[in-house]
Amino acid sequence: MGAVIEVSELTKRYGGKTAVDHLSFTVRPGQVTGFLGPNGAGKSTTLRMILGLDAPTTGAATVNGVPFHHHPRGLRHVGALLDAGQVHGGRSAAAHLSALARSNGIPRRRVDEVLQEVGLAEVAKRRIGGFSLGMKQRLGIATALLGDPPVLMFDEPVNGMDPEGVLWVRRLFRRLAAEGRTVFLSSHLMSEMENTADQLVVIGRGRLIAAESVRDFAARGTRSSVVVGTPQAAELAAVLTAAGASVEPEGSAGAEKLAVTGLPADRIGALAFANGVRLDELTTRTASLEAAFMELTADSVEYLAGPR
Ligand SMILES: Nc1ncnc2c1ncn2[C@@H]1O[C@H](COP(=O)(O)OP(=O)(O)OP(=O)(O)O)[C@@H](O)[C@H]1O
Repeated sequence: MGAVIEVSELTKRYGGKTAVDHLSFTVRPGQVTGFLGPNGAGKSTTLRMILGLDAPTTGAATVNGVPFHHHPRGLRHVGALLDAGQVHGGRSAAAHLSALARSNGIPRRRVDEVLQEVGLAEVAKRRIGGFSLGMKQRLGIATALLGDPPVLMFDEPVNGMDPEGVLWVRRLFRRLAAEGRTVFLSSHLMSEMENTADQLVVIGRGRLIAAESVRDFAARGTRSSVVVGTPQAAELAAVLTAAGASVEPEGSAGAEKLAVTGLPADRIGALAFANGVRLDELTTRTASLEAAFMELTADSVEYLAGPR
């Protein structure tokens, strides 16, 4: 039921600023694909171009081979949540969705179904202006689901949601993908994708950094290290350094440990044994997804905290 989103050499310049820079990737059905990048990386701009809300400077974006604005009755093809705050505050949730259903040729019963689905049925008659950000996000998700579309795109969907909301939305995305839809979610937080996405598209400063499975992405982190506990720390450090590893002391006085990079645990164990060094601990610490993300995007973070 899903459709492929294809972005090809997409570029967007605002004056002298290149927001999106020759970006190419594919988003496939039946999976949740996370769109990750630090703030200002160009995620929203890319989503807007896929939806035909911004024109690319060069390049193209298509949904099922066709530019989005060529799709009649848009909401039935692609459901999107871009900016939850952008709805008319004076209307009720039900009125807002009913108007959209009418203009997209969607049956009225879908309004009640989606309000139920996102947990807003009780407040359907209340003015949107009084909604919390989390409730507005739920309304945005209801809007995206209204046309029962094969393709769904969400820009930072969990912003402002409480932990229960975050869990709910994760389950929803997984279910939508399991139904065969194409689900594309943006976030600047790796932690949000870790439990939700199957595939990742990672960008920094408008350029592609990685497009691969979550598992492959995690394996890229070069910061895997081995933690070694030993009463002969200085001796072992010398042996490991001589064998080409980098060694950093860790732990507290009396319980010193070494964090070793550049040698696997079995080599460290063998070297310790051969040199008569007693080991109390030998633990491989694999780089987390977060670490891989920070490492790979470090050069492309636009706004760094503190002095540069
Ligand atoms: N209309 C615009 N005019 C000028 N510059 C813009 C415009 N829209 C976006 N930009 C710039 O393009 C870059 C990419 O912005 P974009 O909002 O797409 O990033 P993002 O990855 O979605 O970031 P965030 O996570 O902060 O929303 C930023 O440097 C931004 O300042």
